[in-house]
Amino acid sequence: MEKTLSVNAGSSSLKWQLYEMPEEKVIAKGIFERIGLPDSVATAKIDGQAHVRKQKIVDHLQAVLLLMDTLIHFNLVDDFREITGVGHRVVAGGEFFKKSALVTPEVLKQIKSISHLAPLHNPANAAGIEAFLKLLPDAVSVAVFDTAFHTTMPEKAFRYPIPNQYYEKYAVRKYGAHGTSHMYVSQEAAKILGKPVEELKLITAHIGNGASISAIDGGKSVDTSMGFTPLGGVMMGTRSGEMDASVIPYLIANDPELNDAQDVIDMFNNRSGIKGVSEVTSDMRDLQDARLSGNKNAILAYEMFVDRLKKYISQYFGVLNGADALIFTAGIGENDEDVRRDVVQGLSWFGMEIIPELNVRGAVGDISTPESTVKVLVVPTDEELVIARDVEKFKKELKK
Ligand SMILES: Nc1ncnc2c1ncn2[C@@H]1O[C@H](COP(=O)(O)OP(=O)(O)O)[C@@H](O)[C@H]1O
Ligand SMILES: CC(=O)OP(=O)(O)O
Ligand SMILES: [Mg+2]
Repeated sequence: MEKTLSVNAGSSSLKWQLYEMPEEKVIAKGIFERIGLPDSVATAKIDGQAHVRKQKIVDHLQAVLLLMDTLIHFNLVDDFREITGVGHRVVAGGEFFKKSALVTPEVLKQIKSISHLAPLHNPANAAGIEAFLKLLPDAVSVAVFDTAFHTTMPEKAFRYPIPNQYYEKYAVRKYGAHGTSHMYVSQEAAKILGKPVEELKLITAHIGNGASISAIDGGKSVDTSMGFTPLGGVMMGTRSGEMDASVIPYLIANDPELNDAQDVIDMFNNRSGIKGVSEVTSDMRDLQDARLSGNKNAILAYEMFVDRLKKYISQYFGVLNGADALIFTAGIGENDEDVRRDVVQGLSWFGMEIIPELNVRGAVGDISTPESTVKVLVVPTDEELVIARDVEKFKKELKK
């Protein structure tokens, strides 16, 4: 039996799924969560049973090694050669990659060369690819880029209003991220709405540790909140989201611990967002506990988080000149009913209303009232499936 493995390294997690292809049957799946945080945890789901192990996971490379152990430990493979395809999520593809690519030494070099476009992700993605190349040298290895789906953005949306030379010489522009997720949930939403995606205007809110909002017109991304790197847009677990760049030289001049632009950017990427404001956690589950127990910083962090989501979603009503549906997905979007409620109530003017009884944890599908002129959907994302499908395409091509 041929097996395909999908590897999705996020900023705080590494998710994996082992498939029997082309049947798309999930043999096993798992997640290494809270990577780099004090209480990381590994979960594997096999034959409907969850195996949870609390253990220190310091970085993504360790997660890859643990994944290999898991495959052997649970007899998911007798021999690694049964895995004939491995697909890797790669966050930044820059201007090189408009679609998925077969991993070659050249492709790997290019992925590394654009690490500046996703400093929290591409190095981990490349490390994952390299680890599996060593372990499974004969498997078809495919890189699936977050940025690919956003290559349909019109120039007016992806360009920054700075002198043209910086785009022409250095490709400084908006690339976006989470593309496989925005694509997948928009297509699933069309099924739920019973209309072809080509006829729909959708706003997708991928809210995980990293978060981005997209405007999707007729199935194509026309705008998205992340920018040159995944630092742009809404507030996130550890990232500030959009900032006025003037803060950078001002802090360098005044704060003794911030010596150069890189120090400030590292602070925006790793010590900001929910973590920086709450001073408690970067994780929404912990933030909710702190907020509900009355922690003032946690309350403010939550309010700011919802505020930024509302602002970007409103923008995209403008970009699309109205929308048929708002779609929530990813760790927070799928699971956190408070965030969904507060965002939707705060945007009720746009014609959105949800049924409180349907807005529960684990809700899937349409949660809006019949009167709601903009539908509100919860659609679990499945980046791993999109990745496995792309691997399958390459496998077929290579067999021809
Ligand atoms: N049951 C839940 N309630 C609220 N938030 C949750 C829940 N489960 C996961 N999350 C949040 O989802 C976020 C992680 O989302 P995820 O999409 O897995 O992130 P990433 O892919 O960026 O690593 C964390 O903030 C986590 O707290
Ligand atoms: C691009 C990005 O932020 O990804 P993630 O949400 O998986 O960290
Ligand atoms: Mg993610």
